[in-house]
Amino acid sequence: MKKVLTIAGSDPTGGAGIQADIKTMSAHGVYAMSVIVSVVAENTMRVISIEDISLKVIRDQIDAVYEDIGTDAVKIGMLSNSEIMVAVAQKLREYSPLNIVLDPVMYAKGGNALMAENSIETLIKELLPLCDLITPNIPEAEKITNMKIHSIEDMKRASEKILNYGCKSVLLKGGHYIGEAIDILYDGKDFVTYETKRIKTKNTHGTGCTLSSSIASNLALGFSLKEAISLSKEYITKAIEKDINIGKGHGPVNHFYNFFKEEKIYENIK
Ligand SMILES: Nc1ncnc2c1ncn2[C@@H]1O[C@H](COP(=O)(O)OP(=O)(O)OP(=O)(O)O)[C@@H](O)[C@H]1O
Ligand SMILES: Cc1ncc(COP(=O)(O)O)c(N)n1
Repeated sequence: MKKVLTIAGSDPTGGAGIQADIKTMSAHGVYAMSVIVSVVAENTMRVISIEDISLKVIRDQIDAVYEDIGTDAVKIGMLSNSEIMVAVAQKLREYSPLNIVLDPVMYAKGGNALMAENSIETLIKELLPLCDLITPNIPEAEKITNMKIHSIEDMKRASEKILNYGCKSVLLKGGHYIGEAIDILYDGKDFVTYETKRIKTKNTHGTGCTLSSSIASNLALGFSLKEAISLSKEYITKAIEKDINIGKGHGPVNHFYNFFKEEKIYENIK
């Protein structure tokens, strides 16, 4: 069985972070493991508080995974400050895992910061060179590149700039901003556009977490990067489309449909 690790923050209401990652990985039929770096008391409406796990326990969790089981892919989500980034980067250099996908989470849907603003330099220097893929949304790409993104051309220019920081490829997510749901992959050679229609819904909590975990799972399963993203775009689109409408704010996406679509169990549990 393929094994995928998420290194991220925890969401007690199960829509984003570690919980969304594990649901996504399980729906792909890979064995999911998690290193929790922060406990975020959040729900579909707001972030109440954040507590970071100590650097020692973050390092120990990573050691626990690699001394025993190992990984076929790693997804990295919320890393709240520079010290955590340095600790995670050191461990990744020590274990050199394959297929590292970084979702550079900066804000929760309601606008609360999940990453210290002054840690962007560290993210760029320490983590980007280790990544096979980074999946910023437009505001995150704007922060990383220090440029404004208003068009598809801007998205392409930003991707080129991000690639120069040393990661192997960039998937810039057009999620909320430009027309349809258009994401652009740049691998240093080609631009590939992944486009779906924009679904009208407020329930998009955890879309970024879900997409990056899906890509990591598909890479672990042996798909090429382009195939993996294409399958993952299908996964996230269905997960948004098959709305389960949970919570009072921006609700979570639906992993059950993807879990059970073959067996048609979904029709019975709706
Ligand atoms: N309303 C929508 N309809 C269809 N696809 C969407 C919609 N919103 C987001 N997506 C897709 O979901 C994936 C995640 O993109 P998004 O830009 O939402 O990530 P994110 O900003 O990191 O997540 P979040 O906004 O939850 O922080 C992308 O493939 C994007 O195109
Ligand atoms: C612990 C945690 N990690 C990440 C996000 C962002 O989620 P997304 O960008 O996928 O909506 C979140 N709200 N909470």
